[in-house]
Amino acid sequence: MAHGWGYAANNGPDKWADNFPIANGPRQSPIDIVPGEASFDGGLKALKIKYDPSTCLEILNNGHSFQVTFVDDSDSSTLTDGPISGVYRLKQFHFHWGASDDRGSEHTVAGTKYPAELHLVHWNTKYASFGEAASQPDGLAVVGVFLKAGADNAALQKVLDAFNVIRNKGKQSSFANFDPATLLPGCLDYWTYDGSLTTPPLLESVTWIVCKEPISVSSAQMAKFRSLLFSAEGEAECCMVDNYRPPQPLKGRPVRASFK
Ligand SMILES: CCOC(=O)CCc1ccc(S(N)(=O)=O)cc1
Ligand SMILES: [Zn+2]
Repeated sequence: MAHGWGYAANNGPDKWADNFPIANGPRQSPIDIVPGEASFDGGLKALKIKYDPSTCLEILNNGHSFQVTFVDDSDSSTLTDGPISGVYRLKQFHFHWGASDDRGSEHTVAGTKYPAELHLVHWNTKYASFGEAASQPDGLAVVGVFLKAGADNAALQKVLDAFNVIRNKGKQSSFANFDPATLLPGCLDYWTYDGSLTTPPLLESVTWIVCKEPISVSSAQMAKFRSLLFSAEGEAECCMVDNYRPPQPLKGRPVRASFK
């Protein structure tokens, strides 16, 4: 039986093209961001982020990462301005991380890898749903935030404190009144480029907005990330680590900076 995609040697990023040929497409993500090759664009607006904590719904282990999902049936939690047009609704956020602090982020900055990367996933309300938007070239906007080893992050700790009930694949729990804006860096300078989902189905529908400034994460908090499992209850335990796709070819795409 065909095994599902994952991050192991037999089903990891190097194998995804077998079932998802778009893996070799023209606008794949992540990429290595080279600041000296990014073009400052004075026309780029500041990000406008408006999140309502009451839209926070649940936290779940989906077997690839964990994600916090939001009620997205109104414009309560939105991303506007920045490099996008129109209103994009927050659907979920999740992370990617490494087995050790020397790797884990998906985007890299002049080759530098961070221990983890946060993705805040939004969909364009010109389409009827996330699913429809995900198949459109302007359908999604993902804000990426790097996590840098350092001080304990109190906002992040509120998320990590929910991990004990979602240790295994398929576990979920209610998770209410969390404000994802507390996970954002103080400065919202960003790089932006046209890309894709970084996991299957790898759809080329994402406007990537990668923040220049990282947020902090302590070593104890990174250990908590690594306490999750890819495996379901009753299966051989497999630690959820190194759930990141490496940088993909830029293929001539421009990377713009909102800052000088
Ligand atoms: C149409 C169904 O598609 C999905 O469910 C995609 C979910 C999905 C959302 C975001 C990302 S990421 N790492 O690029 O931010 C990957 C996959
Ligand atoms: Zn992601």
